[in-house]
Amino acid sequence: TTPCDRAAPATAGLSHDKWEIDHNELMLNEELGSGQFGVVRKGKWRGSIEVAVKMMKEGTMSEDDFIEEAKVMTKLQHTNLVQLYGVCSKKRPIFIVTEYMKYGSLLNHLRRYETTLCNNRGLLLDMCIQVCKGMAYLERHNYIHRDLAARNCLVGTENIVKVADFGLARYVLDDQYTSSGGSKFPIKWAPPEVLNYTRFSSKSDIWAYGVLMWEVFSCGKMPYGRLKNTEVVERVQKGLILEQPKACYKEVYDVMRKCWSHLPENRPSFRVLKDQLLTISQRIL
Ligand SMILES: CNC(=O)Nc1cc(-c2cccc(-n3cnc4cc(C(C)(C)C)ccc4c3=O)c2C)cn(C)c1=O
Repeated sequence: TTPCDRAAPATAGLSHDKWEIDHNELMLNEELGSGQFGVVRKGKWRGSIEVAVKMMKEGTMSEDDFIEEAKVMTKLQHTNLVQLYGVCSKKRPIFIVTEYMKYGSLLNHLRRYETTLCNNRGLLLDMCIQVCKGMAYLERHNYIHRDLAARNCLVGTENIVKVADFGLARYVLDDQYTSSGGSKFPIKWAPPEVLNYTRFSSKSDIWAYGVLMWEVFSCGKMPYGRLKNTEVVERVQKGLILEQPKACYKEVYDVMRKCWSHLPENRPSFRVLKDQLLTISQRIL
């Protein structure tokens, strides 16, 4: 682990741009897992700030494009977004440094605490509302996630839920992930216009959000069970939608169905959705 107790020289912050993090200010600790870009490790920044560090595996990301975009991403700040602190881009592999979330992915959290969570519908609705708030912020900034799902949200202390890795899908080089025919393309979270024309928008994020709500109220079940991607594409094209999860309020399922309107323009915005969900939660909690 690189030492970080040495205070960074005073000029460090001045010489780099503010989204550039000096790797001497980072101490890397245990591995948290690996994702689309390779290994992610827990770490400490400037001696005290807990961080997660993605260590970009060679050839997994279009790095120069991402480094350019990082300047924009560091400006996206909201309590329900996993904060990008910056990048170490002066040498390879590049590091992406973000806020650390203690309890890992929302999907694993739902599966691990299924019994307690599945009987606490108020908490499930609160988790959905938190994701909706983060997504409404991105929508306001005309920022599209492109891979919203429970696996791409993270859980912190006091049941805080935050949206992670927004916008990163654009920099993935693996065409098994980027092309809609690829084995890693998130078919089960994609609306018709993405399946047919890969036309992403905040309204395609809304469709994915509906599936995320289904995941939350199903406590981490796989949408469409063991159906193959080709079978799901056929169903979605025919207008067949996911069934109501048993732990789900009727009014909440009605919201999900609106997110799955065939035409993007018939789907609500995150701003509207947030108010609807808050009204429902005030009525039932
Ligand atoms: C116990 N606590 C923790 O584990 N906390 C944390 C775990 C991870 C973590 C660990 C391993 C892999 C991934 N991961 C997963 N999916 C990804 C998907 C993509 C796209 C482009 C396909 C969307 C990109 C990167 C990743 C990625 O890095 C993450 C987010 C990140 N953060 C901030 C934590 O606080």
